[in-house]
Amino acid sequence: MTLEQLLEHGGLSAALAFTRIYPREALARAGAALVCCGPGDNGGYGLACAKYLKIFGYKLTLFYPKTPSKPAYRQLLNQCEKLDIPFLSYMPGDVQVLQHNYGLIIDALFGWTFQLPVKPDLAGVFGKLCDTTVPIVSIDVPSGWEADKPPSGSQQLRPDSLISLFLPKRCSLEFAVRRHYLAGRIIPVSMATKLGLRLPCWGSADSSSLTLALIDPSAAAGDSECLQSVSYRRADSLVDYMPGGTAAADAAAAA
Ligand SMILES: NC(=O)C1=CN([C@@H]2O[C@H](COP(=O)(O)OP(=O)(O)OC[C@H]3O[C@@H](n4cnc5c(N)ncnc54)[C@H](OP(=O)(O)O)[C@@H]3O)[C@@H](O)[C@H]2O)[C@@H](O)CC1
Repeated sequence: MTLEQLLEHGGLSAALAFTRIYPREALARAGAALVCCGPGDNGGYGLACAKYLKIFGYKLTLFYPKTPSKPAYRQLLNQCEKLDIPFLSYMPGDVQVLQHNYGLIIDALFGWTFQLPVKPDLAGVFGKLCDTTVPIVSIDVPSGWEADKPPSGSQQLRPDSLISLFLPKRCSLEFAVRRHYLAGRIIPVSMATKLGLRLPCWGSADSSSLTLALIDPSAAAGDSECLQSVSYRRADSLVDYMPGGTAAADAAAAA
């Protein structure tokens, strides 16, 4: 697959997973979503996810602090601009401002090739994501985490929910999230067999089973040795998703 194809499929899948975790109306009551996109592929998935969320009617703002380095990112950035998604030009210095303006943050800053320590150019942005109490949903890997191990830096980002792309990374066994979806159905069975990967049972060809699986946290708990022990349920069997998504929205829905 080309990078463009990967970004489109991963971004659309992530956006669909997001709609399961944070229904539009509930999030609208809590405030707009801020999508923070980094300089690599993880940021590219963030752009594609933002594009689809905008198409689905979500209220959101994009933060893309570095100049896009690949044509595929530039294309997505253009598309987001054409959809009139507003852009934030700098990360507010005061975390209270973030809390006041946004109901949720989508973290697409760093993906699995991230290595500690955070370089100075994005250290401030990363610090704000770690400090804020705005709920965060991370795409693929929580920023600041390395794919295979728990975080070791002094600042650690703790997402509310995680959307893994294509295959959950080992570090996802190291922390509990409220919802964990696997998005993106691209790994061929032949490759999975060769590499000894256990893929979810994606099921029949309806729209959700093409792209999503829910990872059952209770099945993953207690076994941190092997990714293959992570269990999946088909997304369409998950009908009990939270009414809200953010703590504020959940409380409002329960009242
Ligand atoms: N690779 C694959 O086969 C596939 C990967 N896929 C997906 O892509 C995701 C990974 O994408 P990725 O490889 O572009 O990595 P990612 O972290 O988004 O960006 C790297 C950039 O971040 C920066 N940066 C890094 N460390 C930093 C630090 N300490 N401090 C500050 N900045 C730092 C650095 O930018 P620079 O400083 O060079 O401008 C670097 O260039 C992964 O999660 C997976 O889902 C799928 O497409 C399937 C195939």
